[in-house]
Amino acid sequence: MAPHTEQLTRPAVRLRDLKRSFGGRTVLDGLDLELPAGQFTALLGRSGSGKSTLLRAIAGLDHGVAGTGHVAAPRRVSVAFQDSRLLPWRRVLDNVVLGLDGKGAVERGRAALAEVGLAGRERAWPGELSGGEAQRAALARALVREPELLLADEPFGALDALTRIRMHHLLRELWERHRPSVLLVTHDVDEAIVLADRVLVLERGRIGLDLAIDRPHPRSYREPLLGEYRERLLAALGVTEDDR
Ligand SMILES: Nc1ncnc2c1ncn2[C@@H]1O[C@H](COP(=O)(O)OP(=O)(O)OP(=O)(O)O)[C@@H](O)[C@H]1O
Repeated sequence: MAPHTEQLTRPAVRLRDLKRSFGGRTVLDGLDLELPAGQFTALLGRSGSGKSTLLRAIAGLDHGVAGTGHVAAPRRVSVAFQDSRLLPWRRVLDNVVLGLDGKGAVERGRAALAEVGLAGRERAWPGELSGGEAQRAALARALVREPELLLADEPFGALDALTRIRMHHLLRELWERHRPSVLLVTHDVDEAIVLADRVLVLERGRIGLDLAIDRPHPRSYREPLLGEYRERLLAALGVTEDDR
């Protein structure tokens, strides 16, 4: 059975018995998952555990190869990656509105750029942006499509620590304003705990741990109560005291 993407009008993800192998190596092994509408979820997992594979399956980018299972995802999905994937030969605003139809697209693009703090940079070339600014532009490009679901694959992975913290605030703020479902893939346990209301750990092709982070926002890295979540997640990732 080929993976089946069902177009829903309501923003929720439902995965049933998702399986994906590459050359005989099973990466997703009968994975079940539901993401309620408007929830901010982070996905952790060891390197090679299949996080990006899962994201691609949800995004509907994984049609080409054999697999089984069932994917139900919303109609409007935006994806953000570690690199901004801006087209270098188009100005920032053109990148943001690329492929958008209709009157008002440019105005919406400008508004999205203002929302991410890039007002005035509309006519800049991507090569003139810093890494953080490029990721802001990528967020604007994702937002302007009014996604019901935002899939983000380590969007801050290449940024320095300070810029990353600023981007955390921005992403959470944007989420609070627009309330898409978010699935954020990250290697960073602290990033997951500070940003998300639910953290999943992918393990042996399935969701090995599903942890609700029941703490108010904004959260700080230094909040002692987050330590308990950190310990549980690090244990699920197989990180021992000796590794730290
Ligand atoms: N197109 C592909 N062809 C062959 N193997 C693939 C392909 N895509 C992914 N894989 C393999 O599937 C496994 C999971 O890869 P994936 O990129 O999903 O892991 P990940 O958890 O996102 O890893 P990382 O945290 O290192 O980015 C890896 O062993 C990878 O080599």
